[in-house]
Amino acid sequence: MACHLHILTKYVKLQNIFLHFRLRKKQKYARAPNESEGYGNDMVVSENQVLDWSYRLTLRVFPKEKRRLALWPENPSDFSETLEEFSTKVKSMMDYLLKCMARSLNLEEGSFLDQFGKQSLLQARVNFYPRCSRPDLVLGVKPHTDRSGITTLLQDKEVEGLQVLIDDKWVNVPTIPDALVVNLGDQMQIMSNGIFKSPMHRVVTNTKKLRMSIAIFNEPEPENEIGK
Ligand SMILES: O=C(O)CCC(=O)C(=O)O
Ligand SMILES: [Fe+2]
Repeated sequence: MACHLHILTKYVKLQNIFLHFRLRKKQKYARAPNESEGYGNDMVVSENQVLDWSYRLTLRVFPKEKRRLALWPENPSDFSETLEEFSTKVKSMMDYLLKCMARSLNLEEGSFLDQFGKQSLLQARVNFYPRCSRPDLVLGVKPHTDRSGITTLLQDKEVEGLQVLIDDKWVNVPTIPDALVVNLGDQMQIMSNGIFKSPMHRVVTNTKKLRMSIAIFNEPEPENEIGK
């Protein structure tokens, strides 16, 4: 594997970003109503929308020129450097996996990777799920599939919550310390002609402990035609 997993412990501190946040800071980095980047919760798109029980900090990391640095927290002071380093390592692991997946189908190694392109989008999302008094009524994230090509998740070390739909049943994804969960998104399903699936997943809430996770989404350059 291109990335030694034990180094991940270092990045768990990225999650502590929320502990450094004060209200004033949250406003400074707040997501504008019609934009996806910044700190906040769901974008409201309809009247009767049920909101997720979560706060997120969403930042585009690559292409580097597209970064909106005004939304990158200054505290902890090594936040930007750590996110950049983590994202770079995750991206190289993703590239390796994409090559392996192509080879597993007897395709040219670059068949998927080339469709992502050199300027593929890499977005980081730090998720924070507060405790919730009614987990029977409220979800941390509603059922969805990722629109990315490929996603990695650094889960909370202790608190479970992620579930994946297998044969119409929600199955818990266990927390494995120092491991990344790799998920495939819709664009990979399209590129592989449905051989690789983009699984339905959700996050449940709990009454006892807040949960944090860091998702890294990688998707092809927006102009690229995929699945040709
Ligand atoms: O927090 C998690 O474990 C999953 C989050 C997720 O599915 C997402 O951000 O798309
Ligand atoms: Fe997801």
